[in-house]
Amino acid sequence: MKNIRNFSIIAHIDHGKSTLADRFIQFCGGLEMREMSAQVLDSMDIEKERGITIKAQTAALTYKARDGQVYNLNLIDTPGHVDFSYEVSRSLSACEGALLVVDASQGVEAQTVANCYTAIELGVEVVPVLNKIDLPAADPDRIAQEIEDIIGIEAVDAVRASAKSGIGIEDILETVVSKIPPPEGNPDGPLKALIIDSWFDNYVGVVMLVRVIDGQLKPKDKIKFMATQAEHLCEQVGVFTPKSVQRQSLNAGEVGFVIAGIKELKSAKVGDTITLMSKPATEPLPGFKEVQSQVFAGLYPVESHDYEALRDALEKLQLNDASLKYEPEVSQALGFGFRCGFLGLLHLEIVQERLEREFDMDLITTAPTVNYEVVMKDGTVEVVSNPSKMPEAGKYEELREPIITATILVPQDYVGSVMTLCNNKRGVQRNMQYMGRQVMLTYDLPMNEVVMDFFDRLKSTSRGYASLDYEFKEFQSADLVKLDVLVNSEKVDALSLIVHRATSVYRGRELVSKMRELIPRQMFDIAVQAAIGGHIIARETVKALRKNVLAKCYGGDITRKKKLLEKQKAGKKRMKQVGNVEIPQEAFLAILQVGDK
Ligand SMILES: Nc1nc2c(ncn2[C@@H]2O[C@H](COP(=O)(O)OP(=O)(O)OP(=O)(O)O)[C@@H](O)[C@H]2O)c(=O)[nH]1
Repeated sequence: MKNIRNFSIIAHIDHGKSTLADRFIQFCGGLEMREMSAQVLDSMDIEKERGITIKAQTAALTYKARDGQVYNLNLIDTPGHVDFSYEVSRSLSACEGALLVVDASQGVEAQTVANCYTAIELGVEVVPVLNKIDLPAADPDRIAQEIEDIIGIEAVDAVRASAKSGIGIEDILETVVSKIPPPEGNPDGPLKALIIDSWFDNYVGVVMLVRVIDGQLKPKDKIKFMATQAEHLCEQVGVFTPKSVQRQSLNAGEVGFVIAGIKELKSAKVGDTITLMSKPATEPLPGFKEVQSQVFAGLYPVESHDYEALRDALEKLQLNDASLKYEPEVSQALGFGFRCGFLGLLHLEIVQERLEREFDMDLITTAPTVNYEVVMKDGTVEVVSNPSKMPEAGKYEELREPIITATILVPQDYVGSVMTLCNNKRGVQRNMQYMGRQVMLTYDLPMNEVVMDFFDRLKSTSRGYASLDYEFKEFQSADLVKLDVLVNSEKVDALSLIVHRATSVYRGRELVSKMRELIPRQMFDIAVQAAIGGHIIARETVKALRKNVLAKCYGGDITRKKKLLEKQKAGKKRMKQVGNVEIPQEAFLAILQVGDK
């Protein structure tokens, strides 16, 4: 065990984690040159395009160090986004060390700070690395100081590297060997293996990535999952180099995969502990948690006959994404669809995109919302995630909304505007700390304000410099009202929103005025109204269309005519007929474009 090093990389999105991981693989000869596709560790197509690591993956590397000894380095990849912080914490708890990779031209960001604190709490050795020193804007000395100021670990001697041009790669590996301690554990004790990640493979079923803490795991062992109590037969174990290579056993201190003929991802939950039936551990490893959906939205097929196809697609996606939740829902306006639960906004976007791209679905998505607790007159508490299902005012005693604690890291110059933004979003300041050139602001914010457009606003008011991390705090009583939208006097349930009373009238007005811009003119006047509890508070009219799109193509150019018709058809794709009015997707999300007062 003394020549094993288990480590992961903590880095903000785009600071170069994947590029660096690829360099390690290349340096340690895990893959032939021709097998190195652009970025090996991000395997999904969308990940490649967006450059975001969604699923943690790993590589077992063999490194001959300068001291002449051969080390087994297990690199555990972690997702870099706040939506996946639970997965990050599980990956980190499987490591003895973590490389903190910071872009030397950008500096430390809130997400990296949060993940570093998690690592430090878990007793993981954090080793700083300054990346991208090849960039002209790189200022490694200043960023090293910043790491010391903000995270409080020594960084003056941090390795200066460039993952892109291959500078400092061997130095980093040397630091991994010298600074990160080898794993500890009892090789002869009862098996305890932590599930770091799990995913569905079409050929072998569920694949689990595990870190063996104590004991040994071999094919043919009868295994038991301590949280779900499920029992299975271990079929295969092995490691990723990053190609999969079978092994005879996985031993204490090692990281590798386990295949046990499991058909459903639900039964192999991240954070669960695997033990042996014949010699079970008495206690599971700490830290297991059921992941909860934080953000909800309705997904509806544009064509109602695609409903079954959408259900199949969601089912298939869930095979590979246990954190995606969905249940059937009926909307008067949109027909049959699903209410889906997501870890966060990015997760929602990814799911939506995969449905459209991989399953070729045309979807209408309703504005994202959160869970509300409704305390009824008889004292019972109901959880409502769909605004149109909210009981009428007067039928309940109290409404509670989720509050998050947000940590924002921002350069001093933008503190004022970020504070104004937080106040507009009903934030309550909890702390403010100067850390070198940066300021760390802590705010309690209503989650429903954050899911709207908080992140985009934060980025624009700070010219992209502010970064955000958040976690759920509690449900809090709030003066909220339901805002309904009527199109030609008919209430469109899919457009209902929950808003704070203080901003409800303003938002109602702005919303209908935005919708007037977004709903295309049709052959008749369309009235768009906003109402609170039956009172109309705003009205706009989309004027009837007089012109025929073909009218201007007088004369004969048939190709031009076809093109126009086609354009019109394509534009129609993401529209939904509500009553006699066609409403485009953008109008369902119009609330996201409504600014603050
Ligand atoms: N100039 C320069 N660019 C780099 C360096 N390392 C990475 N990059 C570039 O920075 C961008 C982001 O790199 P990635 O490795 O994808 O970043 P990441 O941290 O893995 O990002 P996520 O997977 O989204 O978390 C890419 O365009 C890389 O080519 C470096 O040392 N120097």
